[in-house]
Amino acid sequence: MTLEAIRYRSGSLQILDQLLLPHQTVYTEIRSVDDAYRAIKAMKVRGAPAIAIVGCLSLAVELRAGAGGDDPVTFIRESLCHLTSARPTAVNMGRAARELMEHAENESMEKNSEQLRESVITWIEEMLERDVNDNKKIGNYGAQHILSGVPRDSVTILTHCNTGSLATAGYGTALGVVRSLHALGRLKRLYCTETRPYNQGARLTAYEAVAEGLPATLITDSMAALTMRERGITAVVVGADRVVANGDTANKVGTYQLAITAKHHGIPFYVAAPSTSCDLSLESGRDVVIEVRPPEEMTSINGVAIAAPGIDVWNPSFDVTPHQLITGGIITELGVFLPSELQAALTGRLTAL
Ligand SMILES: CSC[C@H]1O[C@H](OP(=O)(O)O)[C@H](O)[C@@H]1O
Repeated sequence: MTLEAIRYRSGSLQILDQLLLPHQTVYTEIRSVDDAYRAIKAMKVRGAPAIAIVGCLSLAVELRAGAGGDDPVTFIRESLCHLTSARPTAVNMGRAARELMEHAENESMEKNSEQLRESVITWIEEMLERDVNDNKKIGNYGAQHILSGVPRDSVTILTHCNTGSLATAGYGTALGVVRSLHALGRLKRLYCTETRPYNQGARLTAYEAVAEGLPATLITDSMAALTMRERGITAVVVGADRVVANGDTANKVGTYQLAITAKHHGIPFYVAAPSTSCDLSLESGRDVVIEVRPPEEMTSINGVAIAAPGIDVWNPSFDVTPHQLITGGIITELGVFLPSELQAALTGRLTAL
């Protein structure tokens, strides 16, 4: 069974409200671009690929209802600009916006408004299928690469945050690699961190693991070093929100310390991400804008205060792992690359940002 985070049929879009999981399964209707903006900002939908897909599908819903009238290109431009501003670190929405705008502008040369709307809707609808296909390739490449280091054994993987069906159109990236290992009968165990401060690991990865029957154990973020030392971790596999030209990777805060710890223990550290999460326009991770989230996300859980009132809070949502620590490789739908190979492997295959 695969969890369905995004329900779409022409003209109608619903998202599984990830803030209510795992205790409530509620699908929320997204009727407009602004609905999607607010859902993305509030993290009802999260995960770099899912953010881009929901953002663009919300535009498709409005276009299906005739939005933009005689000037759909202006409507599309303004909508994409709004959506891209919701969360700054993940690159997928920005990349989709750039590519979609280019498509819309080209189509506007020879099509009337109605035909243009139809063509843009088709482009957007294809994103869903593309993402699932890419994720399956990531899963397969990643599993084969990890298993090549341990020809006969089953493997134990440590992952961070949530990168599964809920964070993508389906299958997942890092969790997709785990899914593929499980399908091959080679997954001994998955360790997932609870992922402070927003607990996507405890709420979402654990939920997916239970739903899919993966052998999985939840740990707190602060147990990672001990787990690496005591539990025979074969590899650490995490997702990404933006991988830049030198391989530096922005991902959920806590990833950097996992990479340092993995290096100390001689455990290969992998990043799994579609090429749509790669940004060759930035040379190093120093240039990535890191989103800082509201203090309440750290000082309370489900509205219940857990910190001393009045304490100062710093709540960056992501950190950057330097490429030197990504020792296993970067797993994409095009293959597995060392950080030093990424730029050459993707040049010519990605549109400029
Ligand atoms: C396959 S999704 C990548 C990514 O999304 C997460 O961020 P967020 O939950 O804040 O949207 C996290 O960094 C994951 O690795």
